Amino acid sequence: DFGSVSTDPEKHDVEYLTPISIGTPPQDLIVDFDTGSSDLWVFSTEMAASDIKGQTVYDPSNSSTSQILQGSTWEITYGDGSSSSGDVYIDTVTIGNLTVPNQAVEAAKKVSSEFTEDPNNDGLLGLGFTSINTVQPTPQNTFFDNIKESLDARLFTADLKHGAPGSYNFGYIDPAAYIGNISWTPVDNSQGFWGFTSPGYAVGTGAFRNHSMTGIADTGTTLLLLPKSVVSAYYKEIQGAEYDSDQGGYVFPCSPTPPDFVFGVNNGIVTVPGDMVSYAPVDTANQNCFGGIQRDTGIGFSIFGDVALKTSFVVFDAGGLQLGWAAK
Ligand SMILES: N#Cc1c(N)n[nH]c1N1CCCC1
Repeated sequence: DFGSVSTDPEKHDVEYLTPISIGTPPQDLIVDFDTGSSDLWVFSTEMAASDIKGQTVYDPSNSSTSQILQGSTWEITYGDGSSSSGDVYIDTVTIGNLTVPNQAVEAAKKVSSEFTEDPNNDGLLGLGFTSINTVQPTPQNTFFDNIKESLDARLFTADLKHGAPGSYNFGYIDPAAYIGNISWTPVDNSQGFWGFTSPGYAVGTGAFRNHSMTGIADTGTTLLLLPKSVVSAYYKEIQGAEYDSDQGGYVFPCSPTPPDFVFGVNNGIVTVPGDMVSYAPVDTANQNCFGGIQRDTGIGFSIFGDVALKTSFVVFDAGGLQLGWAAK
């Protein structure tokens, strides 16, 4: 078995939103597929009306196949401080043409303002490892963990694009989706993430610098967050770039286009084109841009978020416990 679903970027590629269906008859919601977390939670009819501003909500009482998971609750806080919590139903969930009949669907009772203020996002679908699922007393499987035995290959691929629809494929590697070879690197899932270590980096056409960067491949984080020393080495090459504490990161003149950023994956490389490093203008005159590469200070590891992922075709291989990166 295998499947595919389209994923669309919000403005500035801040997040990628993907359609799923829950229940009988199917309730269609649009959620954020997040390889950096492992809960499938959705806005629901159990929330206060004041916390819902435009989102589509899951109504378990309108699904003939929903069953409450008695006594179970969940609560999650993300690295950016956003959070949500609620109770749990078992119901049928379909992504593309793939269906899990007994998927744990975490219905929100509360969400923080970041989620309320994001009208197009109806929830999250975690694609991290089940070990960090927050359901108590018994953690629940992710959609991928529930479906992976029935897939032709125990993997999914992320093909995120800059300002254009991309796709998540389950169970197969589409040879038409990438060019050249896939660079494979082993995954450390001991913290529940798709963790790996990049051997180093280069700035523009400069020499490759050996510098281990241990981090996670995280579709739920917008930017590429790297060690302070690597980030300052990169911005040193941009005339007028500076760390702006008001903006909370490096800012630089939107033109000329900044240099490419290259990072290693095993014996291959991934190139973030300079025009993808300019994340978004910080002023109405569009003179200065906020950088897509920023420090990973305080996190404890680097985060290869959408700025890194959208340059590549990325294979999340649970069978081989490895990540594959290819150009496209
Ligand atoms: N912060 C953060 C974060 C992350 N590292 N992965 N996914 C995240 N979020 C998903 C929804 C809000 C934040």
